Amino acid sequence: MTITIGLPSKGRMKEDSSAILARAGFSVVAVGNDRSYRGRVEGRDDIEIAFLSASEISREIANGTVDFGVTGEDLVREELAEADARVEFCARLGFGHADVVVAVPEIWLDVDTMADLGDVAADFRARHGRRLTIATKYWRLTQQFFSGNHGIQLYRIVESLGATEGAPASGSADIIVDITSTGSTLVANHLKILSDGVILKSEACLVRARKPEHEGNPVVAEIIDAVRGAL
Ligand SMILES: Nc1ncnc2c1ncn2[C@@H]1O[C@H](COP(=O)(O)OP(=O)(O)OP(=O)(O)O)[C@@H](O)[C@H]1O
Ligand SMILES: O=P(O)(O)OC[C@H]1O[C@H](OP(=O)(O)OP(=O)(O)O)[C@H](O)[C@@H]1O
Repeated sequence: MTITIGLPSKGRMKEDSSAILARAGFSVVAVGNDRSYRGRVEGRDDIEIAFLSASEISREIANGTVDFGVTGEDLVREELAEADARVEFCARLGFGHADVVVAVPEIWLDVDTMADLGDVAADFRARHGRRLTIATKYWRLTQQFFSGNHGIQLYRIVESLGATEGAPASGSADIIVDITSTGSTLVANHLKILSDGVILKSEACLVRARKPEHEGNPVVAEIIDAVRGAL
């Protein structure tokens, strides 16, 4: 059985992902030309590389078309319900750090916690004639956090595919759920993170799709051990 590893072919995780595999002793080379989406590991016929974007990798791990992938924990947990049952987070790789957070306008002086936000959401329709709206591309994480963890049910998610932090100022949503790393985009948009509003502290991970055929497969164990040993 050939083991397939999904590696970011572009974007912010590309260089670090290839570097960690190289340190683990797997030297990745493209098959064909530089623009090829397939690769291989020098000297290994039992490992294939699929070059994909970080978000595609989380999708392919979810549907089992790759065995392993290097991608952000946020993308995997957003893609998959019950992520821990379906995948194994084998190693946290120390790059691609980003926090998924709940942020509200700085001028909401009385709102500092999720409990405060729950009060706002409960009153929102009476005050404004509509539900509190949240701009995000993290639908699943937002619903789990608001409804599951905090019992907040009265809100509406509006999908945002870019410039999420601009939504409150433009009027397309009241608050946001998005990732932040330095925090400067939030500051520039006059938003503040709630004190208990960190949904997930994400970073790049080596992730394995849990498949029965991995049991006892020495190559699977070798990849996990080698990457852990390279950290
Ligand atoms: N400042 C940041 N902004 C966005 N993502 C970041 C940031 N820092 C780390 N990340 C992480 O990088 C990953 C997203 O990487 P990237 O944007 O390259 O992938 P992608 O979403 O697949 O790309 P694309 O949007 O081009 O398809 C996520 O796991 C995210 O948490
Ligand atoms: O906390 P900060 O360091 O300001 O980073 C956070 C911002 O960076 C990302 O956007 P980016 O402009 O990288 O584009 P993307 O959404 O297409 O990844 C992300 O969506 C946030 O908007």
